Amino acid sequence: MDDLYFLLLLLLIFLPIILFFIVVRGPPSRLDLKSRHVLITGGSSGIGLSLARLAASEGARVSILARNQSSLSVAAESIRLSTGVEVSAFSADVRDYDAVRNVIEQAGEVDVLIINAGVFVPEELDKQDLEEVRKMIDVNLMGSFNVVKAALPGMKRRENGGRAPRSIAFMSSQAGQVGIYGYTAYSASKFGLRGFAEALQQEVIGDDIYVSLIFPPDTDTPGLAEENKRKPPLTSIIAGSSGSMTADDVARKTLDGIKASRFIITCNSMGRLLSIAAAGMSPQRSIRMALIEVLGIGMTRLVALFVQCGWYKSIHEWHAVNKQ
Ligand SMILES: NC(=O)C1=CN([C@@H]2O[C@H](COP(=O)(O)OP(=O)(O)OC[C@H]3O[C@@H](n4cnc5c(N)ncnc54)[C@H](OP(=O)(O)O)[C@@H]3O)[C@@H](O)[C@H]2O)C=CC1
Ligand SMILES: CCCCCCCCCCCCCCCC(=O)[C@@H](N)CO
Repeated sequence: MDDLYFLLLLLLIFLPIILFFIVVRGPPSRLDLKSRHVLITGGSSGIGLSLARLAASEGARVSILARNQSSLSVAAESIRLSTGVEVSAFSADVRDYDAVRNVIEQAGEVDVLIINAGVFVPEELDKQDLEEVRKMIDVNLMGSFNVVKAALPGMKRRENGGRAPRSIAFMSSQAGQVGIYGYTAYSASKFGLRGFAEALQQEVIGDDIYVSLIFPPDTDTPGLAEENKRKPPLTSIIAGSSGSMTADDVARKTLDGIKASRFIITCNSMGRLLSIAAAGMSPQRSIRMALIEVLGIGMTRLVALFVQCGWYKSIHEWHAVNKQ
């Protein structure tokens, strides 16, 4: 009888572990960037430029896409000087589907598509122009649809020696995991990318295409310098909770995550906590991360409540000082 209880106890302990290994399958074979075609939107500045330089230095064939022709040329020249690699530069506005389709036609089949072009203008909705709201949604969300839609048929094709796996990666933001004061439109556009990416992953898994979402904190780029000129102080305080990173560090994390086919790619320690608290129903291909999520989700929710409490305290204090 004792033996039976002992067996039952063992089963109770090991069954969840066995089930766990059945539901989390582990990542597919690693994606090697060497001589594969990486197309990066917004590749002429900031994170996109760092990504282009890093991918080129790892032996990828790199194409960059942005609007301004002269910044594209400057970017391509700076990559050539630092790596000796020639990248192809294409001018198009991601809001213009036909223009994007033309670029993809010229650039050729894409192995790794990095959707990074994005705009961000922080302001309280009450003050913000609807035109600016529309621009963020159009570039960050609709623009991403245009690029994926244009590249997908080529990415699914496997003749001409196309190799698996392939990757579609979206540059979101930690403001795409938690809403932040001053970012109503921006957060909405980046949260939108998450729904897009989760649904898309189900649609393209059969073609061995792996989808990723990258969640950087504030990152030192020309875009951030521009943004800082008009950031509401509360936005700086709240977004400051996660510190800041260099574009090169974000690019490194991004490419490492893409090579390991991670769905959620985090960039710093706050980002890792945030991603556990916000895991939701996202796919998880890393057995280690799945375990950490299962064990850590309750505690990180508690930490998240404390952090929120601190943010609301700052907001109330701000109102108390600025509204007499
Ligand atoms: N910097 C930060 O703090 C953070 C940034 N991110 C995200 O990372 C991405 C890159 O940001 P960052 O490097 O700071 O940006 P930058 O402003 O430094 O660069 C933006 C790039 O996107 C291009 N771009 C902008 N609008 C369009 C458009 N309509 N069509 C095509 N290309 C366009 C720009 O070129 P051009 O203007 O010539 O078109 C440029 O190459 C964005 O999606 C941003 O939301 C996420 C978290 C933090
Ligand atoms: C479990 C609890 C964890 C708590 C930590 C949460 C910290 C979140 C801070 C969010 C920072 C958002 C920065 C947005 C940067 C950005 O996208 C703009 N610069 C525009 O580009």
